[in-house]
Amino acid sequence: MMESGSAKSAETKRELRRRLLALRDGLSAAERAEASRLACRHAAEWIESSGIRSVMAFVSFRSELDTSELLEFCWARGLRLLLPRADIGAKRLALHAVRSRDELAPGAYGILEPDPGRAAEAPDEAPEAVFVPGAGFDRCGGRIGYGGGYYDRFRAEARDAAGGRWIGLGFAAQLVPQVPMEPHDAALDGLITELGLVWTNTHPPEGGRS
Ligand SMILES: Nc1nc2c(c(=O)[nH]1)N(C=O)[C@@H](CNc1ccc(C(=O)N[C@@H](CCC(=O)O)C(=O)O)cc1)CN2
Ligand SMILES: Nc1ncnc2c1ncn2[C@@H]1O[C@H](COP(=O)(O)OP(=O)(O)OP(=O)(O)O)[C@@H](O)[C@H]1O
Repeated sequence: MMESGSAKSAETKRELRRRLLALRDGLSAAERAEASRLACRHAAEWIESSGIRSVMAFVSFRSELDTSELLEFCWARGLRLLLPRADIGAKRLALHAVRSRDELAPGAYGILEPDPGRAAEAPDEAPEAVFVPGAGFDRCGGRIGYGGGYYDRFRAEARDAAGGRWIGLGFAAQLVPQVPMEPHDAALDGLITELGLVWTNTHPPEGGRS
């Protein structure tokens, strides 16, 4: 399906997603493990230095950056850790406060998710930091995911504290010059890779979000 007659040489969002997922799958397990450790360390350092007490993160699947060390850091420091459960029918995320790995169980898409019998849902809670997965990112807050629109919908519900930061978490290899953004796509405030944290400047956190 052609998305636009004016950009026939431009890669469509779907092609970009496919290419970036293949690229991520092509990183070796050792490369991914090492980069994941480094990125989680950068994330932990930022959390510590900013005094943040409540964090929304994700449990990795497929070849995503492995967040295990970030989750362990949150639990070890007694931070409030919120993890999403995907409602496939509504394409929405529900947040649950998770206190240990024992409170996870295989859920939507085979992803480890909060077990609703053990981890209480936190329907009105606004995390101070939201770590976001993705297939690809750019330096201006652009992000492309699996195409479900889960995170865009979630952000449109404004489930973040005033000034809460939305930070992509991925490999440096997932950085592209520009992710094509549509009106519903929410820009990220920052991006953490194995190389460190970079803030994006197109959408300052106190400014308006589209
Ligand atoms: N770790 C993690 N958890 C997450 C996300 C994520 O990206 N990473 N999500 C972020 O949103 C949500 C899950 N989103 C997903 C959306 C689609 C598919 C999926 O398998 N899609 C099919 C293609 C379907 C189609 O053809 O349109 C596939 O890839 O085979 C998987 C997860 C919620 N939890
Ligand atoms: N706030 C919203 N309200 C309703 N529909 C939305 C909203 N945001 C996105 N969508 C729809 O979701 C679909 C997928 O969006 P998009 O391709 O941006 O997903 P993605 O960011 O790659 O996926 P994900 O967030 O699940 O990783 C689109 O069809 C879009 O119209």
